[in-house]
Amino acid sequence: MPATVLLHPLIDHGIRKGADDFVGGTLVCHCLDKPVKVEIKGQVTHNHACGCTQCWKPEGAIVAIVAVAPTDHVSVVANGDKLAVLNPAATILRHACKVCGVHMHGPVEKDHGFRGLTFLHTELSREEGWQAPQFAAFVSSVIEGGVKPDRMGAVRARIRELGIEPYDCLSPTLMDMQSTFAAKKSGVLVE
Ligand SMILES: N[C@@H](CCC(=O)N[C@@H](CS)C(=O)NCC(=O)O)C(=O)O
Ligand SMILES: [Zn+2]
Ligand SMILES: [Zn+2]
Repeated sequence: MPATVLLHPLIDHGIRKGADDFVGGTLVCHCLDKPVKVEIKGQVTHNHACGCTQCWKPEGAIVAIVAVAPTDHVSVVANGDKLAVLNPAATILRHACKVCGVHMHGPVEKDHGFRGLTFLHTELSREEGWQAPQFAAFVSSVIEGGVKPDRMGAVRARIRELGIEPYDCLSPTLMDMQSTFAAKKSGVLVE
């Protein structure tokens, strides 16, 4: 019998619903000494599982859980001197703790459909009520992270069993956002 597919500890036992009246919380890195803290005002949106190799995931997980919030709702409130941008050329400027490696916030600052949004991992907070993951993105990319190609049927089946849809890029809504931005920029789409 094939082994059970474990995706990420936050969803492996089922996806928990978020709370409609959720007011936000504080993300804390894994350092015991002087942890980096990032405060998020209000709820996140587009929370999802991401199979890409760039997003931070806990040890053993094959997908990350990542959401977005407006960048002006996100503030580093403690030990920000421990943060460094992993790849300044990337769309998502992933600020990671230099000591424990956890990615604390990833603003999009360049001219892009996601400009003004920050990517973040709600599992770093103790507060409960964050939006539940809504879909799985970049699922095929788990192969680049070490999953054998012949496991992909089982990986996608498990994602569907959890009640979310697997996509090999982003969700239709997020892909439409990017293409709308590009079409306006090129002049194809006039408002
Ligand atoms: N197949 C690549 C995909 C990387 C990728 O495109 N990641 C997506 C989802 S997070 C993205 O939007 N990346 C933009 C960025 O990393 O700045 C990998 O797994 O490394
Ligand atoms: Zn840390
Ligand atoms: Zn990703």
